[in-house]
Amino acid sequence: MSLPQAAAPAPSPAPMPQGRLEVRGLTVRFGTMTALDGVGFHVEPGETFGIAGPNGAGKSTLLAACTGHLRPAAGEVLLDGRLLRGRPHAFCHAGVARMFQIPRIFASLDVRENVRTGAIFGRPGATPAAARDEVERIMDQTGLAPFATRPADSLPLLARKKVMLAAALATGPRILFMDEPLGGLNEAEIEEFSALIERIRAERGLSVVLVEHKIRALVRLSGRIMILNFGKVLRIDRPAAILSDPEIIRLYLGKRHEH
Ligand SMILES: Nc1ncnc2c1ncn2[C@@H]1O[C@H](COP(=O)(O)OP(=O)(O)OP(=O)(O)O)[C@@H](O)[C@H]1O
Repeated sequence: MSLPQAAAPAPSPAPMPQGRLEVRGLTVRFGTMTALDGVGFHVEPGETFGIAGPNGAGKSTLLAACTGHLRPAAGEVLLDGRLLRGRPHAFCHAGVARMFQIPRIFASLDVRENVRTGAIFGRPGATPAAARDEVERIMDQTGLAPFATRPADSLPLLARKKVMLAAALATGPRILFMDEPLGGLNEAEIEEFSALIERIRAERGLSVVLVEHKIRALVRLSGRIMILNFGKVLRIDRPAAILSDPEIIRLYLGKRHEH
């Protein structure tokens, strides 16, 4: 006679994916001009999602609307199923960070203090010891530790970009929006900063949304690329498919962007 089987333990719920972005029907108007027109896409946890398109297509406007710097006329942005709304600090506390095109650092502060501002701004509930440890971890991760006490504005452009990246990471994001992070860098610096972005994404399991005119780097870094045109989604696809579409190359990437 077989013994009654013990009831199988109830399966524990699958862990919630972290850093999944969902953008639905996003529309932004400046007066009578529609800069974004019903834009929708999603970003998988840990994915680098590239955005390209001609000048004026709406790329920066999209980043501003996804990070709370612009209020859309319609549409919504969700992170891990939670609706994002309010001002930029509310987006930041919900796990959204943005790295700007032009270095925005506190010139009067040294490198470590700049990174610490991110931790203070982004994690108001963290204990001082936890915030300090995280700042030091990020300084190591970004290679800034040797420059910790240098005034931030005394550093060359690449190092200032690293300070900005480190300050953004110190806010504790699940998704990082980057607006042309490679702008102004030479070939060797593009290599170095691209590799750093990729390493940090992998190490932290971070989702990244990357607007970039340097198409070679964008293709190398991105899992998928969205082409925006006149405020609308033209195509979302794997880089290889985007690159093999002669119409996209001719019309939307163009000579000006082939760096
Ligand atoms: N604050 C604003 N007021 C009025 N119009 C704006 C404003 N910001 C952007 N625009 C307009 O919205 C459109 C989209 O601009 P946006 O800067 O988002 O494009 P972009 O794709 O980022 O361009 P670029 O590649 O040149 O940075 C453009 O026509 C631009 O002139």
